[in-house]
Amino acid sequence: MIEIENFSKRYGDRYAVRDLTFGVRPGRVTGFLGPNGAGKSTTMRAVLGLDLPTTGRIRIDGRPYAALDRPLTHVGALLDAGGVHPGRDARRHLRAVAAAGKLPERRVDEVLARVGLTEAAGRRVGGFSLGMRQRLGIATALLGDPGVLLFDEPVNGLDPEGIRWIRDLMKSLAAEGRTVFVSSHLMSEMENTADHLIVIGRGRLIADVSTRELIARSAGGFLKVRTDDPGPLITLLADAGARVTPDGPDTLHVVGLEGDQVARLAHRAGILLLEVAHHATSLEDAYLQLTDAAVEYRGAQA
Ligand SMILES: Nc1ncnc2c1ncn2[C@@H]1O[C@H](COP(=O)(O)OP(=O)(O)OP(=O)(O)O)[C@@H](O)[C@H]1O
Repeated sequence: MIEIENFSKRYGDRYAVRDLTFGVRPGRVTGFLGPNGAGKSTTMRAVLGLDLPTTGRIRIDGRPYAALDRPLTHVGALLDAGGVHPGRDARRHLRAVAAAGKLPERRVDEVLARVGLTEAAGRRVGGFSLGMRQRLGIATALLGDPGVLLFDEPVNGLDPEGIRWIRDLMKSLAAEGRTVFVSSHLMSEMENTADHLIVIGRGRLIADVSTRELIARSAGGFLKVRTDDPGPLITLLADAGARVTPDGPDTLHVVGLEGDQVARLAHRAGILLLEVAHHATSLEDAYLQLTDAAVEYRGAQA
């Protein structure tokens, strides 16, 4: 469990984060979303004790990071996969971290197996691909078998197979009852991975909501209807109460009618339909509506 209470961080005379309060619960993947510069990394660094709050409190398992006994057994993090000595092999790197954190050495082979690096354990990290470095970073985060895990943009630059692997790993870590907190710019990725979302903008909380609810709450689903004779169909559907927007020479976007209603109306009028497809709102649409509104609100305030 991570608890963030009235957290603010000021650099010079600018606030990077302002009065942020939310909790990250165990047993689910919580996505951390926000535009560039919103304050995600600042918040994650403060959770890990790498930066002190200007005001407010942050606790992991009920305590500030600095008060945790053997912190690696409480929280693990993947912030930047670059910080490993390139001349070391993966096993030596993990042994050094285990020794520094007073963790049992048997964990090294356990985490290597979990991230699929057993075969590569004796190879120099300098020759690792980005995907392998990312796996090593995750192995390091898992060394202390912590209940809380933080991932900052874990899929950046990975190929589809690597992205799927990380997604499945995060879900299985949450299913084991851990707290999994992951920041990302990729809405499609979060739609598939996160059960819950914390959205921030300009250092402030915009939403603390389940992924499903955020998508359901936002407007934006529509029917894509194609026909070789759009003129009469537009009139027909508008008369039936729909909002119709042309999109190209033979395509309409229709809101306010179901697909079967459109098909029946067209059939009765003798209009041929070439396609009727439902487009659900994506998390990306929902997110853009949310962050747009926040920016407008602040503009109006200013
Ligand atoms: N050490 C620092 N000194 C001064 N300003 C900083 C420092 N670290 C962050 N900031 C500022 O704080 C704000 C929040 O930055 P932060 O990196 O936390 O955002 P982010 O949401 O992680 O962004 P991104 O998605 O681009 O990584 C930005 O305006 C940034 O310029």
